[in-house]
Amino acid sequence: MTSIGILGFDGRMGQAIDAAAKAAGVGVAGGVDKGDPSLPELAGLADVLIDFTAPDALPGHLDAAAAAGTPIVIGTTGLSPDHHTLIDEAARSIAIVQTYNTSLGVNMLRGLVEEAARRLGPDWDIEIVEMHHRQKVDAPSGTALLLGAAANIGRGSADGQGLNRLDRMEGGAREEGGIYYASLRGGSVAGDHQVVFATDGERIELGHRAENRGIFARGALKAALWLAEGRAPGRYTMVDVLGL
Ligand SMILES: NC(=O)C1=CN([C@@H]2O[C@H](COP(=O)(O)OP(=O)(O)OC[C@H]3O[C@@H](n4cnc5c(N)ncnc54)[C@H](OP(=O)(O)O)[C@@H]3O)[C@@H](O)[C@H]2O)C=CC1
Ligand SMILES: O=C(O)C1=N[C@H](C(=O)O)C[C@H](O)C1
Repeated sequence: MTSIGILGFDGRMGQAIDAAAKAAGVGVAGGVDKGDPSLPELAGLADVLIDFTAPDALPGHLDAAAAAGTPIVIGTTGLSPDHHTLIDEAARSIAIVQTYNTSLGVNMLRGLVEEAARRLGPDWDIEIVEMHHRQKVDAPSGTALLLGAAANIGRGSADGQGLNRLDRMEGGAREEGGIYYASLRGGSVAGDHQVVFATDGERIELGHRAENRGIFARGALKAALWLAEGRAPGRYTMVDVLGL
C-alpha cells in the first residue's frame, strides 16, 4: 500500500488530505507541522510527501525530500521566483508535482481559458476575480495566477509564464494591457474563480466554484499516487497527472 507523508498536517488542507486518504484506503506514514524535528524521518518513511503549508517552509521540505529521494506534491501558493528556482533544482534528483490547484475542474477550466483567449484575440480584455475564506493570506490566489498564465499563453503574450506577477501587483500596480486581478476575502469560501472576457457590448465569463476542500485533497492524493507509480526525476503539473 502506498503511504503518504503530510506536511502541514494540522492545517485545513492537511486535515482534508488525511480524511481523503483514509476514505480512499491510502496509507498515512505521518504528518508534521512547523519546526517538527521528525521531518527527515517522515521523508524517509513515506513513499510520497504532500506539502500544503507556507512558502517559507518550502526550502526545508525540498531539502528533506531530496535527501531521502522521496517524490513530493507541492500545493502551497504564494511562491516567489526564487522558490520556483529551488523546485527546478530539486527536480533534477526527484520527481515533483507543483500546482496551484489540484482540482479536476480548475485544470479543465485552464484549458478552456487558454482556448478562449486564443480564439478571441486582442480586442477582448481579460479580468480575473477570485474569492476565498477570510484566513487566506496570499492574493491573488495561485489559481488566479495559473488562469492568467493560461490566458497569456492563449493570446501569445511574451509574459506567458504569468506566475511571477505577485511582486508586480504590490500597491495595485498593473501592467498596461495586462490581465487585471481582483481578490475578495470573507467567510468560509473554499475557492471561487471567474475569468471575464470583455469587449464592446458583450462579455464571456468562465468560472469554477469549489464547494469544499475535498476536491483539492482528492486531487493531491491522485498526484501522489501518480508519482508513486515511479516517475523519473523532473517537474510535473496536474496536466501530466490528469492526462489533459
Ligand atoms: N494547490 C491547491 O490546490 C491548494 C492550495 N492551497 C494552499 O495550501 C496552503 C495551505 O493552505 P491551508 O491548509 O488552508 O493553510 P493552513 O494555515 O490551514 O495550514 C498551513 C499548515 O502549514 C503549516 N506551516 C505553516 N508554516 C510552516 C512552516 N514554516 N513550516 C512547516 N509547516 C508550516 C502550519 O503549521 P502551524 O500551524 O504549526 O504553523 C499548518 O499546519 C496555502 O498556500 C494555500 O493557498 C490550499 C488549497 C488548495
Ligand atoms: O488557500 C486556499 O484555500 C486555496 N488556495 C489555492 C489558491 O491560492 O489558488 C487553491 C484554492 O483556490 C484554495
